[in-house]
Amino acid sequence: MEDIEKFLFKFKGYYFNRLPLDIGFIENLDNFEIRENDVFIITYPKSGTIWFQQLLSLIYSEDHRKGAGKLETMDRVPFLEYNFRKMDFEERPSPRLFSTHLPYYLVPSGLKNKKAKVGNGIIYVYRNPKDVMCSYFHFAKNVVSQFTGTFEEFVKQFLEGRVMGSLWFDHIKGWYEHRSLFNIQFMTYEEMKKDLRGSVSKICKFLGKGLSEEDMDAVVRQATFENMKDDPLANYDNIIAIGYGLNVKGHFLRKGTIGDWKNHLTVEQNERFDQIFQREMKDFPLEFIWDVNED
Ligand SMILES: Nc1ncnc2c1ncn2[C@@H]1O[C@H](COP(=O)(O)OS(=O)(=O)O)[C@@H](OP(=O)(O)O)[C@H]1O
Repeated sequence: MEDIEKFLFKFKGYYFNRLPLDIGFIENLDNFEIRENDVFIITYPKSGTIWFQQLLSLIYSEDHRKGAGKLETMDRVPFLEYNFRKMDFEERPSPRLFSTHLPYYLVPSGLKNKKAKVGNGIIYVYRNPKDVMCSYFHFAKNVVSQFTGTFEEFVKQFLEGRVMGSLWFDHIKGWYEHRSLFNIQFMTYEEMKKDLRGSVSKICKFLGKGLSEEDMDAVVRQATFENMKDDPLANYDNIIAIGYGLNVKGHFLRKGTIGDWKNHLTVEQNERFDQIFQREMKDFPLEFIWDVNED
């Protein structure tokens, strides 16, 4: 088995992916200067990051809504910690849009104690962790080729947190338990899937962005799975090739569904997962949607 850990870089107890990483920048993250109107999407990997990147960009950019300004997602809403384009973030005009997988304790300290104001904030997007794990397995194996083992081997690594992003349970609990330090809105992948338009309204309300019905239509239309998959500026195929320099077998936008875990986990794996989930998430108040038919 290819050891996924050889692709990881551990810093302050958290696993980064080593490949597109500027370690000097990571060591200085705490001091990264935050502006009043910066907007961040925060996710554990495979929870819908690219989807929210596309949505935020469409909400903020009229050019993007109109199909002009041919920029890739990574240029519109760059990752803070994986600066694929070597952008000078200080040169970016406000409002700056960022995405990140960082745990709560590694984000720049300027994000903390930021007063809630119209136009700034963090959206934390989470997804049921069984689907996260399955999406992650395909990504690690077929997209970035950093894993060659079996699904069972991946389940173990995921449940031990030996993957980029570290332990899923720690990530979501850390952010939730420290939410009072941030101006933060929690949203789920599944609510987006079930009601994309309603979710866009929720994002706009949180960020104080008013969109006309026509603009809303343009956002929703360009953020569907099918549209993003076919759009080379939105589907990440190019970014993966640049960032990882690999022959990509699979696609970043793979299935985009709720409940794909049912096609992957054996009864025993599912029971094991449930036991750990119940132990780790006891008393955790946010709800998860595991099945497409669930409300
Ligand atoms: N528009 C839209 N609709 C539904 N689902 C979508 C959409 N865009 C991305 N996706 C799905 O999100 C999964 C990738 O997650 P991330 O973007 O968080 O990955 S990463 O952390 O940035 O590597 C990955 O999930 P899976 O298909 O289950 O593998 C993508 O297909």
